[in-house]
Amino acid sequence: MMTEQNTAIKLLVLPGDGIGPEIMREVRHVISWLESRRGLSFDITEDVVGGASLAEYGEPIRDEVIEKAWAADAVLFGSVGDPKWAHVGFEKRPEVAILKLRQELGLFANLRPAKVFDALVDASTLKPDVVRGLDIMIVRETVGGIYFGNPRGIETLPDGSKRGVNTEVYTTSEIERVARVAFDLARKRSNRVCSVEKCNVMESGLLWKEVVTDVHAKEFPDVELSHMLADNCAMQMVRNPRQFDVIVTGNLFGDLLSDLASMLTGSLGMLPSATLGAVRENGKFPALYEPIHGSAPDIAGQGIANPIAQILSFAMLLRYSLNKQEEANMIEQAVSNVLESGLRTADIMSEGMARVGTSVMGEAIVRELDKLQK
Ligand SMILES: NC(=O)C1=CN([C@@H]2O[C@H](COP(=O)(O)OP(=O)(O)OC[C@H]3O[C@@H](n4cnc5c(N)ncnc54)[C@H](O)[C@@H]3O)[C@@H](O)[C@H]2O)C=CC1
Ligand SMILES: CC(C)CC(=O)C(=O)O
Ligand SMILES: [Mg+2]
Repeated sequence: MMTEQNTAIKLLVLPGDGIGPEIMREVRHVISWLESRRGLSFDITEDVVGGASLAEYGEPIRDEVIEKAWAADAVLFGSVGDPKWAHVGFEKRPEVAILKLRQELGLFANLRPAKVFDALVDASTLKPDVVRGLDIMIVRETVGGIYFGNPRGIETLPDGSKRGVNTEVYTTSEIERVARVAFDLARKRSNRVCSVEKCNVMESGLLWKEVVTDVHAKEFPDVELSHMLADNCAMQMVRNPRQFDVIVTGNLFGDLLSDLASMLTGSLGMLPSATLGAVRENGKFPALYEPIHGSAPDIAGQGIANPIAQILSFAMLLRYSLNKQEEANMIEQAVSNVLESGLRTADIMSEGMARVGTSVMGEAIVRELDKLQK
């Protein structure tokens, strides 16, 4: 999607609950900086989702917000999952907000780059030599699989005990479209895709492997394709993560493997994501950008959350939805420079570094943008 230089970019900003509003505040400073120093113009609508929406409207997301998401050039999402709302019932929990946005907008491809900043090789749970320069792209399918399959629910059995049911379902077309995204991305990177499933025990995994193999043979024979069982992949990612370039996998495995991959980069608070839908006739596509982490209720309200995943998610928005490559590069460079300068939020803290809170980290990144602009 290309946006004309002089047209205001329509953004829907949904901070959510927990640490969402705290880290989103720092992105708003970055946006203000882009407006004042780079001449970009944003038309921003902010609305409530998750716990914040439950507090105001009694539901995790309103239809009106979905409509606003369709009307926007892109959506910037924080996080949802305030445990305060555990009593409202499964169908109304805060997480429904993000699940519904993904499903209603058809956001099927969630791109989760796990890139290790040089300054953070010591923050990784693996040895510096194993993670230095690491750059993996996990492509997670996000509107199918076990999070959405039917039948689902909890039923009471005749003896009074209960049965909880979820079903993993994937269709040929659902697998084909996400596979194409992964192969396309691989061509722009190191040209390797590893498809991850559990075809040894799941029919949905067997179909996944067959369809990916088919798409590869017919449309992307130039890309190197390998297959791996998900349990082995989790182990290989810790043993030798550099063997991977692009990983394509289903909803559940992608969720787990990307949280795992985040620790290779130093923290869950470092990983951004882009969730993209199908390109429409006008060339536009729906897109939502969010950190991969949740609302971190254990640290919410303390001003100590790492805002970098949220800021890097905004850089992905500039890159993918607006084609503002220069500004996206500047933001990534500013983050890198600030980390090189020794500033660390608590989650990436290591010996000899300066520990700072959310807002000081955000301010430092904006100051660094200023220096890069000069
Ligand atoms: N897209 C979303 O909105 C997501 C929502 N959730 C929801 O969030 C809630 C909390 O889930 P958890 O399992 O605790 O996962 P979480 O991702 O919120 O937190 C896991 C751990 O990582 C830390 N952490 C996460 N983000 C951080 C950041 N930016 N800076 C520093 N530390 C950070 C937290 O403090 C916590 O110790 C749940 O209700 C869950 O369903 C979980 C993942 C994604
Ligand atoms: C509500 C969950 C599916 C969110 C999550 O864990 C994720 O998308 O990573
Ligand atoms: Mg997750």
